[in-house]
Amino acid sequence: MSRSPSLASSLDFAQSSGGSGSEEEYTPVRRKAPTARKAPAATAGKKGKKEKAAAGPLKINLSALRRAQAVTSAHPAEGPIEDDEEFGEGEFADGLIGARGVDLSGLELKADHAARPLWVDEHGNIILEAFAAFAQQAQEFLIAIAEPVSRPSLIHEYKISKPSLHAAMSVGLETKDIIEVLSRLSKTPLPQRLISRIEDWTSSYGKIRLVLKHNRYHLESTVPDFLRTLLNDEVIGPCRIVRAEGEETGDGGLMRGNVPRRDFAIEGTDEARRRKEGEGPGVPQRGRERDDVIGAVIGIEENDEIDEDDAVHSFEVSAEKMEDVRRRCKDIDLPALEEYDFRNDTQNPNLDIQLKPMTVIRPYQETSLAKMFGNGRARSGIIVLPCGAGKTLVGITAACTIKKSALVLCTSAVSVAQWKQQFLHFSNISERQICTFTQGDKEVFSGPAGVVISTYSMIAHTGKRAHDAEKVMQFLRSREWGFLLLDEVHVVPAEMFRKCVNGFKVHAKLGLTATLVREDDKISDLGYLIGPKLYEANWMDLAKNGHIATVQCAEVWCPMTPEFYAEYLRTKSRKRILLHALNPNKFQACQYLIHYHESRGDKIIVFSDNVFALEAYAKKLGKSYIHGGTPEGERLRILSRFQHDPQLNTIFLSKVGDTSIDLPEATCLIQISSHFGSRRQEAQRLGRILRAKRRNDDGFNAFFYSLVSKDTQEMWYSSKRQGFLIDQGYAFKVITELHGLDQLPDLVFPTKAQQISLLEEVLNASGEMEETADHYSKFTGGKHQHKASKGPGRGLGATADSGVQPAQRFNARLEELSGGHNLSYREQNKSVNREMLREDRANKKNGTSGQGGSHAVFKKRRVEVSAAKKRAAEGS
Ligand SMILES: Nc1ncnc2c1ncn2[C@@H]1O[C@H](COP(=O)(O)OP(=O)(O)OP(=O)(O)O)[C@@H](O)[C@H]1O
Repeated sequence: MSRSPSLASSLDFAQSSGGSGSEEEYTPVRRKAPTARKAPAATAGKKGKKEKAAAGPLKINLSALRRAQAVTSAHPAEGPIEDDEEFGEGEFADGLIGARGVDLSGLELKADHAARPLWVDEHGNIILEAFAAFAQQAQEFLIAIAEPVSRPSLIHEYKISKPSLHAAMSVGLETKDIIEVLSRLSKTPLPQRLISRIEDWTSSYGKIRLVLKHNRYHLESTVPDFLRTLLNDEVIGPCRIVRAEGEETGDGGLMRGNVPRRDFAIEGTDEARRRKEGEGPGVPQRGRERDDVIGAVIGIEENDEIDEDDAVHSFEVSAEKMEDVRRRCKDIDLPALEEYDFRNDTQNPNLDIQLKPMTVIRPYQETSLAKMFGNGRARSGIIVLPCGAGKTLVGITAACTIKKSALVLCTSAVSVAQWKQQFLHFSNISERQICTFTQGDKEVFSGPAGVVISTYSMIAHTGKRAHDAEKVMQFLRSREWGFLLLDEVHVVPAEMFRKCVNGFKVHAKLGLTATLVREDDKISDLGYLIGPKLYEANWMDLAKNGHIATVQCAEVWCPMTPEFYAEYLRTKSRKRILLHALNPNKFQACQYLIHYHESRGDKIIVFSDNVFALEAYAKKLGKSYIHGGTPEGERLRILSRFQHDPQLNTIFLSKVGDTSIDLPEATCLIQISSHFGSRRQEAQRLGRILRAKRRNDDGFNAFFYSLVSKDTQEMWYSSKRQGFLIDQGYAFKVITELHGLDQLPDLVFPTKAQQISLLEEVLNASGEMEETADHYSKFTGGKHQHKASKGPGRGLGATADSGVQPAQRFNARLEELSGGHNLSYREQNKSVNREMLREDRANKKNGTSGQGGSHAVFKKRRVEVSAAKKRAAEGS
């Protein structure tokens, strides 16, 4: 059957009324008469550049547009924003017509182009006019077939790639649907090259399935030629297992034929509730009507009819070689589909688990799950939802839908405890059916089926295990798991992740994340280790609907004081980090913002990666603080007071609070020092206020401030860090002046002498103080931290079995660490660490080390600073 006609008929552009009026406000092209003609070539908002651009190809560079949007929007509450301070007209226009832009030259415009929302080039770059007619439907379609690159308010950028097309196929789209819908939505005829690519990239998808039957993996296909190709392949061929006659088991009816229609309801939906109440199926699920236009194509109800005649051919492959098989299948363009027909699995015992009647999943949670269960089976893949949007409940609902034994892996013992608590809260699972496997708890469930929650590091541990831990591991390895749930898939070191995914016999895998960015280049590995991205929510849509808080983001530029800046320019070592973190002007800005927001009734979290700075700020401003070395009791006491005590409205947190901290009371974040340019960390920190309890109050806004010392490396890292959030549609305002700061009572460091005294402290700080939180707590609170980390509910973040490795020093360029080059994670490299240690020792021997302030340059600098301080004191 074909799904296209319904879509085709519903997208009648010729009769549509055209784009909204706002289209003219963003005018990426200069339009002439609405007849077919060459695509226009100018986009710039400024006169001269427009003309210049008209001569050449149209290349739209959205990052410049985003930055321009970010700096030109006003922020009346906190201070003036200097329009165009960084982006003069020239730069703005240059950015739009940039080298990396989308080349639309030479394309004919359709006569009714104004009514169509997309620009598509031959490389698969797509620009969506988010204000145009059909933009909403186009968005839903694009999210299924392409990668969202950037989604600010007016123009969105997507990119079609091989994995994105495979993901589209995995949710039931067909090649001709993709081409036809894309063509209908595009303002220009689709370039032939792109059509060929789409045909080429999708031609072999879904032809091969990887199926787990009776604890054995099989590659299956209805086309014998494909299986022959695999058998003859140099990598896959040797992975085949041939068993003696009679040894082969039947397949229990799994994975036969084509895809059946979905005749069940996802737990927690209205449909499921109606079925349970005996009203029976047939009532449209939420969103079905909404999908009328494009949903028929990307939706879940129109799957192929079952063709029982399709004979399935298969051969068994070694379970130990699964990763090689998966990777090779991907490399030779025969990606192996992994789907689990859980309802027909009679081999694995059912788990009696369902959502409690009071649990209602939200529309976007339902949509994401529909992508997973759309054809009645569980597709393996990744669901991307913003921080605080309720990924936990999505995972729990998936487990309740599959109703087989489930293994849940998360990053820390704290998360393990939270997952267990949420399972018990949202579902009817009993205590004896759910257990945790951490350093502190080594339980297994009783009964034939259950849920086990553990950490990646517990599972991936390769050293000798204690007897009881080994017993649990044997239990986990010996059985088939219906469902493997992988939390925070983007953070786990790749090798650890591999061990976890490959070490178990699993039918369906679901990865959950908020930020599909990693600091290594292993992001594409997730595609074959878990499966394609099934769904990615739009942060702004969720904020608009009140599911996450609306956040005002601002970067506050704090000029360095002359003394700090002079020192900063002289210093080449990591001491620079302390200098820009403890810049007295930043100190004062922080004090001002705390004062301002506390008086508004906000609850504030101040983040600092550098623990020396964290302690210095918190002590000076008289606030409570938590870092890796804070004892558990103290931590819980502070957090509880923050939640309930109106006298405690501000806490300082080191990076141990980036994740696994659920404080819905928090409404304001101030970041004073951060880990280079990590986009992921920035998003996770923002996530702490996205769940603000007051998010649905009338006119409520949460606030996110990044304090940046002006003209230092912080500015570069700050803009790097914002990349991910800007791509999600957040605009960062730049605040260069905080009105009334100088009238603040008890302003810290008001005199030059006090500022110089602070500078002296900074210069006297030992080398360890320059390190970020984990490093620092290793030196100062490390032992403490390990002691405090026994059992669930321990320290906030890096714990003995947290999966978040204790940080170590390693060698890399800062831009790589920062998330530049699209990286946001790098694995530890022991040999580099050793090399650095040797370097350190050699430096010490030669007297060239800056560590411990023993270097001659520092001694000299301190003498100078003392003299300056003396002069200032005499002067005052
Ligand atoms: N459908 C729902 N009904 C009621 N509460 C919900 C629902 N979905 C999520 N929540 C609540 O929203 C809060 C945030 O959910 P959760 O902790 O799962 O977010 P998350 O996406 O995992 O965030 P992070 O990535 O920051 O860990 C929790 O308190 C959770 O109970």
